[in-house]
This record gives sequence, C-alpha cells and structure tokens, in this order.
Amino acid sequence: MLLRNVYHELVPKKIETFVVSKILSFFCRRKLSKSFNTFIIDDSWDGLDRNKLIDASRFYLSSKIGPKNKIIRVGKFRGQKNVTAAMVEGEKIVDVFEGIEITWQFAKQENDDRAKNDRFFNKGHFEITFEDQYREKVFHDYLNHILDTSKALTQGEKVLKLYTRSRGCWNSIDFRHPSTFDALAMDYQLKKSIIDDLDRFLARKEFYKRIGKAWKRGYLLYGPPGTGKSSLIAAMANYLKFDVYDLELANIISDADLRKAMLDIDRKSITVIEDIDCSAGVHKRSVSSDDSDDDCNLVKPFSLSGLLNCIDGLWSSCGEERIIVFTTNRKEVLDPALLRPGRMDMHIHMSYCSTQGFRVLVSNYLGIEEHHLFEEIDGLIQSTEVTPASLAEELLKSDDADVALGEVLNFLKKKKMEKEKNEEEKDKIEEENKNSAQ
Ligand SMILES: Nc1ncnc2c1ncn2[C@@H]1O[C@H](COP(=O)(O)OP(=O)(O)OP(=O)(O)O)[C@@H](O)[C@H]1O
Repeated sequence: MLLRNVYHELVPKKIETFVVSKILSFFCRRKLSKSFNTFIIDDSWDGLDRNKLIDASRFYLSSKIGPKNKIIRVGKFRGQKNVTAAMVEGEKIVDVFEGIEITWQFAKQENDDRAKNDRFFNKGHFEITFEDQYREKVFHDYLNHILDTSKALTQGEKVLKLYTRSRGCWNSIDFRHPSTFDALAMDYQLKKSIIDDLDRFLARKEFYKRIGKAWKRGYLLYGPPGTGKSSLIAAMANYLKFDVYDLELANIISDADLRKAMLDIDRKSITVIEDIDCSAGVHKRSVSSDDSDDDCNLVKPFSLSGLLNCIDGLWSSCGEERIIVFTTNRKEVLDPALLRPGRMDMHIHMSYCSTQGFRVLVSNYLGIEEHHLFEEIDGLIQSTEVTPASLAEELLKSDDADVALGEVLNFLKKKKMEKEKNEEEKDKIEEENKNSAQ
C-alpha cells in the first residue's frame, strides 16, 4: 500500500500510460514484424501433367474442415463411400503440424470470368501461409505429410484410373471394367500361374533392389481377337488395384515424347501397348541393326526391344513397381529380339474357348453349373475353334438357360458345318493341284 502510494505520488498518470503503451507496442510490433511465406498449389503447370499435390490437398483438407468453417461445399461422388466436404473461397483452415501454424485458403483463378461471378465455382488454387522460418520444414516434411495422409485416407476408396495420352499429356477417366480372374474363361492352370506370378512380383521389392533391376514385370499376351486379352488386363488391374496407362505408340511423336510418357507413368500401374504387330515402327528391325540397342536415343521407327531397354533404364532409377503388357494377335510377326528369353517375363497364350472356359462363362452369364445340353456342346467346342467372345454373345441372348444354351448349340453346329465345308474345299483344291501337277 505504501509503495503504491509512493509510486502514484512520484509517477504521474500520463507517464504511466505512455510507458505501458510503449511496452505494448513493442510486443505488438514484434508480432506484426513476423514475416510469412506463401506456397501456391494449383492444378497443373505448362507442359506438365496434373499436379498430384492439389488432389492430395483436397482429400487432406476434407478431414480438416471443422465448425469454424461456416460455409463449405459438400458432395458424394462415384466410388466414394462417404460424403466429403471442401473449402470455398474466403474460408480459412488453420492446420498445426509439429507445432507450426499453417493457414490454408482457397482462391479462385483471377482471370476466369465464371470464377469471378460465382463464389462457389470450384476451379482455383490453394494458398498455404506460414512463418518463413519454417519454410524448409513445410517444403519437405509438411507437403509429404499431405501426400501420405491423403493416400491413407483414399486407400479404402481407390477408384482405378484409365489414362490415355494426347497432346503430350496423360488424361484420365475412371476405370470401371468389371473383369475379374474369376470371370475369365481360360485354362485354370494358366490363370493360377498368372495370379501367382503377380503375387510374387509384388512381394519382391527387396529382391529387385538387391539384384539392381527395375521393379517391373512384362507380359506378352497373344492370341486371336476375342479370346480375352483386354479382359485379362482389366482383371490384372482390378486384382492389383493398379491404374492402367494405355500407350498408343502411333501418338508418340518423338523419342523425347516417349521418354516423357514413360517417366510420367505413376507407380502401381499397368502400361498397356496393344496390337504391337500393328504399331508403326515396331515391326522387325532392319537386318543391319544389332541387338545391343540399349540407349534411349531411339529414332523412329524404333524396335520394341529398344523400347524395352529404354523403359528398363528409365524405370530402374525409380525403384517402384510397374507392369507393362504388350498384346498381339500375330505373335509370329514380332521382332524375335522381343520374344527371346528375358525380354518379356511371361508369354501368355489366350486361346480359343475350352470346355472348362465355357463352364466359367455359363456360370457367370446364367448362374448354373449343370445342364443336359453340356455334353453335346462340349463335343462341338472340342471340334471347332470358337472364341469366348462369340460364345459370350450367344449366352447374352436370353436369361433363360434353355434358350441361351440352345442358341449356343445352334451357333456351334453352324460353325462345325462351316469348318467341314472349308476343309472339304481345301481338300478339293489340294486334289486338283496334285492332279494338274501329274
Ligand atoms: N477369356 C474370356 N473370358 C471371359 N470373357 C471373355 C473372354 N474373352 C472374351 N470375352 C468376352 O468378349 C469380350 C471381348 O473380349 P476382349 O476384348 O477381352 O478380347 P481381346 O482378345 O482383347 O480382343 P482383341 O484382340 O480384338 O482386342 C469381352 O468383353 C468379354 O465379354
């Protein structure tokens, strides 16, 4: 009390106010003088593919939106189990990562008319702001944390993507091919060996690392049209939960484009090059070229084995799992260098339908395991060459098993008659040739 009285006597009110205000302004200035950095996360950059960080940010933020955000976008999309939320312009989210405060804002594209007039038009970018002393931490650790967290959040809901390439960029749509190994009409042993091979491949990360080879597996699928080559690729993608990249070599304009296309292919993917026998520039190599084409400076027309070497070189540095599949209807016209051991890991022959395969189709299409017409149909399948695609078409004609199998029977009888007629004509021509030669 005494001290307070002495203080008030000695220090006039005006001076006290002045000192207090100076102390406060000192601390406020310190706070205000903090400098901040901002990172912008937007859709894509010129010439480069879509920015993965923006999709990851969307997923990440959907789990961060809270009661402080008064206006949010909500929606439920194909392939997602739950309703999700998203930020709109003007809202802020403050995230705390290892004690660092990071402020998120969504901003629309400035020169986009629709974005200007519509607050809820969602095309834009994210801005993250934080104190500049944390720049390195945010750049390296926080951004990776966003990628990892969004991956974990979406894992249960992964919608596979089918990528096609145009104008130097991969564009994707959802891949919803229903094919599975169970539904594939093919030899059981072959089917099992493919599944085992895929399982072994996935489990061998360390092995590939140890032997210094790219963690990739190559499959060559060959057989007549309609025997299920595309269906097998879809079954592989669904089994592994891998995206599919459909690479049309005809659209590749230069070696640099090819390298970029291959480098832009993400891990956990199946790259498909269909009908390689028809792809320009990938037939048998000229006689003069040797087999040691292990550089990436391919010039058009390039050989498939050169392409494979190039892929090996590019992918071996990535250390992540990738599968490449070639398909052809005419294995015999392919470059022998591609067929030699070690080039493609597995050659898979997709053949005409067997009686075993037919049972799989019937079980899938009609849901039955037994029928009195099976015996006759089996005999005809063994004596003709019919594709699973053509049998599937007959089975689709009716839901009634008797009618559908009746259609199959008629179709097979017709096929057998055609075959016998062709053979008769062939014998006749051979006989005539023999007679004219004598
Ligand atoms: N082995 C099979 N098992 C089940 N269904 C099959 C099989 N083969 C073909 N089909 C049916 O036929 C349709 C066409 O087959 P698919 O496109 O997979 O054949 P493909 O061998 O890739 O033909 P192409 O060489 O003409 O591309 C498939 O959508 C599927 O319904």
